Amino acid sequence: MIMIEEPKLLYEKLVEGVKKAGQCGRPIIVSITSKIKYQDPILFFSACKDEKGTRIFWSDPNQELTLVGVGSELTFETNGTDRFSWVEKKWRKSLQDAIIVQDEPVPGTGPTLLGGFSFDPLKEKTPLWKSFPDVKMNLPKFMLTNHKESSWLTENFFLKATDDPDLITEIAIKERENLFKYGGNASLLHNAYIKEEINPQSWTRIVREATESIKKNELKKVVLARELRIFADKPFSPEHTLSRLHKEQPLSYIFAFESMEDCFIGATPERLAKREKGHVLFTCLAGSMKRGNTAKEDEQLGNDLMNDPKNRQEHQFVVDMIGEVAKKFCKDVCVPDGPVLFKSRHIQHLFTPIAAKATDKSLLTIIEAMHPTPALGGFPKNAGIEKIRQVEELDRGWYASPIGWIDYKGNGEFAAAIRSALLQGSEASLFAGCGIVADSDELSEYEETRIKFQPMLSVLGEEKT
Ligand SMILES: C=C(O[C@@H]1C=C(C(=O)O)C=C[C@H]1O)C(=O)O
Ligand SMILES: [Mg+2]
Repeated sequence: MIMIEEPKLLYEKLVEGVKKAGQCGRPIIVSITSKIKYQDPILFFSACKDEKGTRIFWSDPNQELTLVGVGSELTFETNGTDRFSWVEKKWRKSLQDAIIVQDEPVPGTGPTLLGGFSFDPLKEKTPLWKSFPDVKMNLPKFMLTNHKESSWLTENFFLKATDDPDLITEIAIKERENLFKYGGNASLLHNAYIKEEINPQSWTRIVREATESIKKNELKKVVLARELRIFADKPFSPEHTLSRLHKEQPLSYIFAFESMEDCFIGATPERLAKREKGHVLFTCLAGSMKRGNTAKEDEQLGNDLMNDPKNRQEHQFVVDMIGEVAKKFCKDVCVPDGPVLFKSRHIQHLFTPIAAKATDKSLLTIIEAMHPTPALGGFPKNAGIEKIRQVEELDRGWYASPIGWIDYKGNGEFAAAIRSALLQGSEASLFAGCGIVADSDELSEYEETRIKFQPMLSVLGEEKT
């Protein structure tokens, strides 16, 4: 057993919460955070099998911060275009009069929402993403926060005036006991799958047509994606996939969002924005090249990428747009003169970090203004979204969209959900896209998407031949 706060304190706070809910005439959040012995986050995720369908996993590069949410005490979900401000208003309102107990104000502890958004609320929806609305942000029942080597457990209650503190205390104590019952390792069995590329020929044709529109100056850049569907011999395991991603993609954000029967999972290198204690960090990531087989070849390919005008142009649209958002919503914005290389196991990218100081503008306001950046949508923004809506033959759902978390103090981080897969039992859809500019060649872009599928294909199992 791990030490969590005294049942007496829990009971007192629940009594206080129920009373306050009565006074305010609406439900009240009570949130209690305790420091606990270090817990392995993937084991914790696996142990909470009973909460399958509500589990959320998030870790940042190098696993400085990991959040695992289980159960849902309060969920904000809706369809429609004003979802960012909608969720922000709901969250602020729910936090009014909240009773929050914590000793250390560590970012990502206390009441925290985890979740994400769809790419384009106006694109026609298909059954593929039926479990993922245009926004779904969840206040988990329990949340494990790991910050470097330390762990905290946050317990959330959304209390009504009619709730019974005795009963809720009793249930909470029982639930806690079950939380850390680790039953062996996640399944280590590999899946074998066959893969089906969805409309590859029409994708290359659409890319070629897009370059023609760009040459006619209808727009300057558009990111076009395609889908792979894979069929396996047994159901995919989110916990197994997470532990493989953790080993193979340590420099990426590793995420899993379960919703009903499905799980959207991946390892993205692309931060959108992070807000922590008055600082805001942005990442511009666009422009891609395969990795070399030897150190020398890899260095040569990296140099080629750094000096390639087409990739530099793809990248610059992103730096210009994110730089503008940063200047509009933050202060003391610092944009480096040029990009550096970001290398992961299968691919290398051009990378420009932007740092700024926060103003009173919230993280969600910033994310709304950014989405979609020219790394995921296009440039100009609206022309890019329109083009994708018209020509892309897939339902992006949450692919290439903001996913992440915000705590009650306004700290938080969102990344772009690329290098990802939607697991549906023993089937999965994978997505990959490329920034198309005037000089794009459709076969090279096709090859680029092939490489971008590798991080997920390699952790989901082996291809049956
Ligand atoms: C859209 C994706 O990746 C984006 C497109 C890139 C490019 O075209 O060079 C590079 C990184 C990402 O911003 C994807 O991986 O699906
Ligand atoms: Mg590219």
